[in-house]
Amino acid sequence: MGVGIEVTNLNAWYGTNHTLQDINLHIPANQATALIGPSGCGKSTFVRCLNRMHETNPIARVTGTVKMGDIDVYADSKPVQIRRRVGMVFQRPNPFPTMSIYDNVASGLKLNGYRNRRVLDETVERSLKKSALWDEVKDDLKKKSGASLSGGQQQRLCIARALAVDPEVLLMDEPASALDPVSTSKIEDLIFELKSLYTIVIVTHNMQQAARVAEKTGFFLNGRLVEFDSTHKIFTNPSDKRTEDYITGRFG
Ligand SMILES: Nc1ncnc2c1ncn2[C@@H]1O[C@H](COP(=O)(O)OP(=O)(O)OP(=O)(O)O)[C@@H](O)[C@H]1O
Repeated sequence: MGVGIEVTNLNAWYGTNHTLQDINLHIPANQATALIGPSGCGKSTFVRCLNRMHETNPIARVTGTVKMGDIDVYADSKPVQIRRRVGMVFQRPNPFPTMSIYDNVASGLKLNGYRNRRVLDETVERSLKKSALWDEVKDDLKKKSGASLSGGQQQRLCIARALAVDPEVLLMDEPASALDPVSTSKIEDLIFELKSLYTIVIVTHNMQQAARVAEKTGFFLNGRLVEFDSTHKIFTNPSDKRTEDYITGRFG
């Protein structure tokens, strides 16, 4: 099951660039939350702060609190423990190119020491079913490499790989922006299915996509969260003039 995420006074820097400023929001469990805003406003940095990836950059710094369920992400746990609870999917599908489809999905479990063949088989099948890829690859699991799949299939493979370690949160940073419309619609259908099981945060430039998949939407501008509300409110009756200007295409 998913968990809620409580972000309090989050600030982030790259060197002297104060990239995120005083971000406060509550991301509800088992819903999809979309983050929108013009290029460079800090959306990717924000999601990278949720799973402690931001700090992997030597010039990066973070202050503030992120609570994921009962866990204080920065105080209570190591980055590697957090990344097990939080799956991440990036803009460009990044399967391990030389590994088979099966090994791509099983990689996280194997890294965590799982060796039992039956457990691995079951997890690979379950994860590929959840990511709506099973029917397309079930006969080639060990014969084909991850890199031999189409872009849309590779992205669903990456989603299966993220789900295999049983996370509570799924972060998706523009997961469909490199895909064709048919693959994009499959990813959107998938987000719809998956949110009953996971808390999903999706960065997107595509406002129709945000409106289609997300219950809540946050609008970022210049490192600040300008507005956070139900997606319906953001797109029909935003409280802030800057949100209205952005969603009506007057800037950005
Ligand atoms: N690795 C990095 N090193 C230094 N500065 C960075 C780095 N990554 C991002 N930044 C800076 O941080 C700010 C926010 O970038 P970020 O990628 O979070 O924005 P974004 O809203 O996700 O943009 P986009 O929609 O174009 O992906 C920008 O000013 C960017 O130049």
